[in-house]
Amino acid sequence: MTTPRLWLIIPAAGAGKRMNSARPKQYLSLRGSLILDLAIESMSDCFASDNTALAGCIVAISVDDPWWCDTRASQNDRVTSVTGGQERADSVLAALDALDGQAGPDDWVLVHDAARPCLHPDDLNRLLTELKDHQVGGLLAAPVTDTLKKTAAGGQDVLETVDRSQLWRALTPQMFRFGILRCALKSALAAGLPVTDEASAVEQAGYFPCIVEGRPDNIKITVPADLALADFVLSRF
Ligand SMILES: Nc1ccn([C@@H]2O[C@H](COP(=O)(O)OP(=O)(O)OP(=O)(O)O)[C@@H](O)[C@H]2O)c(=O)n1
Ligand SMILES: C[C@](O)(CO)[C@H](O)COP(=O)(O)O
Repeated sequence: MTTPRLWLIIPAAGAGKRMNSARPKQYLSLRGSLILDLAIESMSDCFASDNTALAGCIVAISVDDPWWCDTRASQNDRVTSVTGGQERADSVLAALDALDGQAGPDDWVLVHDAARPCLHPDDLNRLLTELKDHQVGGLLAAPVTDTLKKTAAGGQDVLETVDRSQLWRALTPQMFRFGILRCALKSALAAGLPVTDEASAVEQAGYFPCIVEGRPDNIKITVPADLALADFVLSRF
């Protein structure tokens, strides 16, 4: 049996509307680097010269992206770009489709948000180690530690307190077998099902992704306040 190769997919085609910034958040600067570069370089162990498992890295960027050419990643010969889609899931599927004919069904695909520069190498290595023999794959996730309240849609009156004992916050990277992920994502999108992460498509296909506990500081840069938090987190790596 051939050794499964490893493909990285970086969804980076979002508009970053919630950041309300002059350019998409993945192209904002943090500690002197572009957030997209920090997110890709957080996976540097995968790019290590002795890591022969890495087959390639595909970054999904928007069709009118003028910033990609200014990134360090665009100068890396192991990184290629594809045009992303309307939603995150469309961008990930575009990258998967670009691997058609290159990736084998049992190859691993790691999907990591360009908006997550705070991935700690220990979490990446734990994900790779714990899932290396898994037949489907899984994701980094952090336990919910706050009390959770539920309101009516658009309302502010608390309807109930939600039991958090079995709840997790999904993070990235999410790591799945290429064949399973591509088929699951195509099916979910074709059915118009809500897919905000790779695991939800795989779940809808009837599989049970495996959770690997990750650090809660692997934050997704989403709103302006996240920038200072990410700067602090990275200062402590
Ligand atoms: N059509 C899209 C939408 C999002 N993403 C990427 O998916 C990641 C996580 O998505 P999110 O935080 O929702 O980013 P945006 O969609 O850009 O944010 P917003 O909803 O505030 O516009 C980001 O790296 C973003 O660039 C993508 O590749 N293609
Ligand atoms: C994939 C993800 O990072 C998991 O938490 C998250 O869902 C992506 O952000 P979005 O706002 O849902 O697109």
